[in-house]
Amino acid sequence: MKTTPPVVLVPACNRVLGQHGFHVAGAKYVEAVRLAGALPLVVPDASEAELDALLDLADGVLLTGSPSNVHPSHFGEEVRDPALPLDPTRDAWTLPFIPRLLERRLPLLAICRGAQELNVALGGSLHQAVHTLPGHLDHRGQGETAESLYAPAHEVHVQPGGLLADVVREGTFRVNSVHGQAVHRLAQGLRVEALAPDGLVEAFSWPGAAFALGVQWHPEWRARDNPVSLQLLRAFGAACARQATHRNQFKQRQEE
Ligand SMILES: N[C@@H](CCC(=O)NCCCC(=O)O)C(=O)O
Repeated sequence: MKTTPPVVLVPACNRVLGQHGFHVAGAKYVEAVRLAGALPLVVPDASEAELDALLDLADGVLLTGSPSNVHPSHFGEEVRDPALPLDPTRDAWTLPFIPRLLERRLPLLAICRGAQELNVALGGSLHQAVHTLPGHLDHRGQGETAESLYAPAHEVHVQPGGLLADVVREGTFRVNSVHGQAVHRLAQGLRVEALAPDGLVEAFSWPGAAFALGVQWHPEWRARDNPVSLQLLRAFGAACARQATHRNQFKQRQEE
């Protein structure tokens, strides 16, 4: 029997190149989905009426990082630094999409901006400039080249008993760090999974699904060379594969 890999939706970012708008997704995120054993499907944007049709196709969702910030109006604040990029097109559909995908208990891996988006979609708020907060590290990447920006920057301490502890089986490991914003108020219903040495929330889960995890670092960067990233991606891929089995069984029953 022919087996098809699970389908993972990857919501795109939006850019203007020359005189035209483009939907773009970072290649490293698309590759990470493949590394997880799934078929990546980049979604440009979606209207409210299209959300359920997209969810019917999906066995999982990966929310990518991005240079853009979630618009702070979504957590009741004004833009603090107008020089920083925003992506209202992405916000407009991913924020309503997230509760819908969680309702279906679809596997979700949310990375950096994606994790921030997950928190805001469920009613949480963000620090707009972590590096200005007393007692906090500067979590923005250092250096000019990608190698230095995505180099390991600090440790994270995994909270015992949760999804991350179950997947990585290491209490402490080092992560890269390429963000100016971060979780301020964690949305109700989310569980802290890891903390930075300055107390910043580095990972959190939504316990209603088998695998719904937000991480503030970038496991997709050089994932093949990083045992923790591989463990994370494989666990996400396995959850998507289980979801695909359920989806196919459901489809078969409907066709009988
Ligand atoms: N802009 C937000 C989110 C940070 C983030 O996702 N960084 C990734 C940058 C590009 C990439 O690697 O995809 C913030 O500053 O907190």
